[in-house]
Amino acid sequence: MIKVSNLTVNRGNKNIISQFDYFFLDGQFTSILGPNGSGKTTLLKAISGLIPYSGSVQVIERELQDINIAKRAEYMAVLPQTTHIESDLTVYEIVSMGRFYKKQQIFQNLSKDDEVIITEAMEMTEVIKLKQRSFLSLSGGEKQRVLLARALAQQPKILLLDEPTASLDINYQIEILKLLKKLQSKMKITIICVLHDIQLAAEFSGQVLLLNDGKVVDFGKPEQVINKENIRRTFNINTYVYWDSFREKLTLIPIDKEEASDKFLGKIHIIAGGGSAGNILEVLQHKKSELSMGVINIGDSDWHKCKELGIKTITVQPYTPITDDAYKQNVQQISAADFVIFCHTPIGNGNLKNLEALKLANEKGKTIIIVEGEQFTKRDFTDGRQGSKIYEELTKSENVYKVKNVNEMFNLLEVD
Ligand SMILES: Nc1ncnc2c1ncn2[C@@H]1O[C@H](COP(=O)(O)OP(=O)(O)OP(=O)(O)O)[C@@H](O)[C@H]1O
Repeated sequence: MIKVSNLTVNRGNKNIISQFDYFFLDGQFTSILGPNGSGKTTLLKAISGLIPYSGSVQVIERELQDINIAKRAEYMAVLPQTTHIESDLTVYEIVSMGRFYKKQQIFQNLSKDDEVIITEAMEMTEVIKLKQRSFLSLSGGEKQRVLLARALAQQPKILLLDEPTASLDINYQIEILKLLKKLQSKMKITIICVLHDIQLAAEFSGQVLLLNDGKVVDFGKPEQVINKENIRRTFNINTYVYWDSFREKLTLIPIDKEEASDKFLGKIHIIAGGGSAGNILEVLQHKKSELSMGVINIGDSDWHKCKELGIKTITVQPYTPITDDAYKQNVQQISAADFVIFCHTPIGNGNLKNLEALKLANEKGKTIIIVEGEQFTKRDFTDGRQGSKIYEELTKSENVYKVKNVNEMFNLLEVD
């Protein structure tokens, strides 16, 4: 555990961190989030023992300042935001440095075990193929991964990282965060990581610490800490924050002031079921629109959501097929709508009439947005061939737009 008590850090004449108290529990992955200049790097440097501070930082139940550098390196590896390596060393040599804290002389006395550890670190960060390249010739993202490999070669129990994804493309950002999560979950390494991407922090870390002006705004599990109010207090920005049930991820959409304008999106009819519309309803509720849903079974989770949000529904009783009357009402509602959103839900004989209503709407030239969801391929039409045939025809129509999730749908609505 890293126990930080009453930590105060001054830089120049300025107080950056004041009276910070926090326990970083063993084996947890904590992300530190906050606006530029909020003190994240300063906090991380203090916890790494790289800058002077007052108060206390205890690692392995000892005061950090009393632990000598070699001993610290046995426990702790640090990946700083910027590293000034000017010497023309190879990638292999840089990563090997992770083993030298135990040696008297660098580049000598590497054991077979050291070699194995170095190779593993290079493999984990996918820099093994760059092994003989000059570090200085690498791209920013490649350098970042090599430095992470060097930190891993230390085999630390605590890994402190300052924006490790900063110069990485989105694939490597995800790869590195996956790797960190694996190190935490499989090897029980304590990870403290400054990040800028709130969504990635929510996805990969177990704890989030929100910092503003050198003070803790909130900390805890991502789903508790990352909410509209905390994000506004910390970053001074309005957002939609919701759980995307298709992607099974906490999702955050920033709203700039222009976007929050009073533009009326129109009358929107939604066909959904089994929770496939949950977040869409919430997001659309923030916009000016007139929503309706049908045909939906009473008791379905989307029906509950509509009740909660006061959205008009066309219903049938639980576990009963769509009646002719409900079908007619649905067709009427669709005719009155400016466009229809179909949140893909398994189609069986009981709700095939919803697809037929969509088919009719399409024939009348109505705009239809199909939100397939990431899980679409796993879902099926259980009515035999008819549902999938209608669906296939629909997707060929020029009035039908297919999107994967609410974000894509939202972009589409904004464009339109
Ligand atoms: N050596 C220093 N001397 C004076 N001021 C400093 C020093 N180091 C940092 N600061 C100031 O402390 C504040 C916090 O800086 P810090 O780098 O910790 O912020 P940060 O949250 O990591 O920002 P960013 O997201 O931009 O990296 C900033 O206003 C910065 O200018």
